[in-house]
Amino acid sequence: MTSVTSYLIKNASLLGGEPTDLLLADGVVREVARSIHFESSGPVETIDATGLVALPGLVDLHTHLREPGREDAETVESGTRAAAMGGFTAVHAMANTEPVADTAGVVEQVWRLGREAGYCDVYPVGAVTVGLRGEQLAELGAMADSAAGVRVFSDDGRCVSDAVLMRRALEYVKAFDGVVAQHAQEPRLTEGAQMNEGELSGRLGLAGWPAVAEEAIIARDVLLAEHVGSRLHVCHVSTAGSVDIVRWAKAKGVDVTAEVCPHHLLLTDELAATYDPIYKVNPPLRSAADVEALRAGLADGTIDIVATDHAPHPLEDKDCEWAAAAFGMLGLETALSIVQETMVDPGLLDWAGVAERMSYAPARIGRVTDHGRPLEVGAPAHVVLYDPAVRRTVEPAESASLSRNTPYAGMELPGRVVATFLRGRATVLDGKLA
Ligand SMILES: NC(=O)N[C@@H](CC(=O)O)C(=O)O
Ligand SMILES: [Zn+2]
Ligand SMILES: [Zn+2]
Repeated sequence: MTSVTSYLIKNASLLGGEPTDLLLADGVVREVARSIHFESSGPVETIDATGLVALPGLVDLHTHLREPGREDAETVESGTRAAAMGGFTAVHAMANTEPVADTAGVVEQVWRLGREAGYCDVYPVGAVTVGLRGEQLAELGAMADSAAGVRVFSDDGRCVSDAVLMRRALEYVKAFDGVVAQHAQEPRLTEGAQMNEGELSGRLGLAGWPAVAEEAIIARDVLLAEHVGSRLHVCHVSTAGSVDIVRWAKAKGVDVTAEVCPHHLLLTDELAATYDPIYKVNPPLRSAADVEALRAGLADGTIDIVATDHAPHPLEDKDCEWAAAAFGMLGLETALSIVQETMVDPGLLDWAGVAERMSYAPARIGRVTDHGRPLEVGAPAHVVLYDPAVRRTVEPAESASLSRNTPYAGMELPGRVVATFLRGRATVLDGKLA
């Protein structure tokens, strides 16, 4: 889907650096220079990017697109529109759909829907176990060999809690350089759990979700990954103890990577006191000390990436009492703003660090070679132009998602995605879907 229009981007701050011109033509970055004078036979659109930061197209390793099965919450098309609005050019679509993405047929269907929609490249995640039931391994090899070329496998939404199955999955994916992305949640320790376990859960009368339920699985899995010499990825790390375990494992040489979600970098369990299920998420919002440890872990590289865990839910699944509500919150359209607010503005990360954690590293972990590349001549023209100087109030009705369950409604956040380019074609221009 190469565009006929070429884009000459003038005076962008490349990864937050000096003003630079970028020429996007024929789907690639054609030229990068202080000043480009371009004579073209075809149409060229010049974009004044003064004051805008240019980043490589963002890559999300953890998105729920809900298709097939829950098209009332999100479709591949609506979810990838939201992704483009957030500056993403590639997303990994989680397997907890209906039917579950546990066969070559389903992953190929999701992959094809992504191509047809054309807003963002969709890389389906394959389920680890049949039906996410945690009983027998799914056809991992067939999904890897399919047109979708699956490399990331996850039962996300559920934990692969059986140690023998987890070991087998880790061993199996080595054959095709895959990775198991674990949703770390010890099921017996979290039966009926509703929010972070602590003094507040007791006071609110909501069943507690102890940090150890996450940490025990991560500790077990890094040891399993070391034992079988395989690659492990840890989804949505939410506690200070989890950061410590990942840091320890990396120091030991274990091939482990980890992600943190924007909401865990900003929000705390105090919000549960509202009893508003908009704040109900898996894993739960944690304490301010956990938030601080997550930010530090992301800054020092212990946590490799930011992943959104964009989890759309229709109103009826959220507009009810806390205990009955679904777990999950939207994330694609606000991720970069939250990262600016929590990491860049406080000086914990510069824009090059953001490119590493939201583009290069997630592409590497997912073994995606067509995304997450530096904006150099010849690279695919996946680019975001972002204005860090503006502030905006989050208005759920403006979301490109079919769902409205954003925890940031009415909040003022920094920054705005001005333009997104996928293979040199604008998916977003002037802050609107192109
Ligand atoms: N994060 C959530 O709270 N919900 C996710 C599942 C998951 O990521 O575990 C969902 O599918 O809704
Ligand atoms: Zn999960
Ligand atoms: Zn998820």
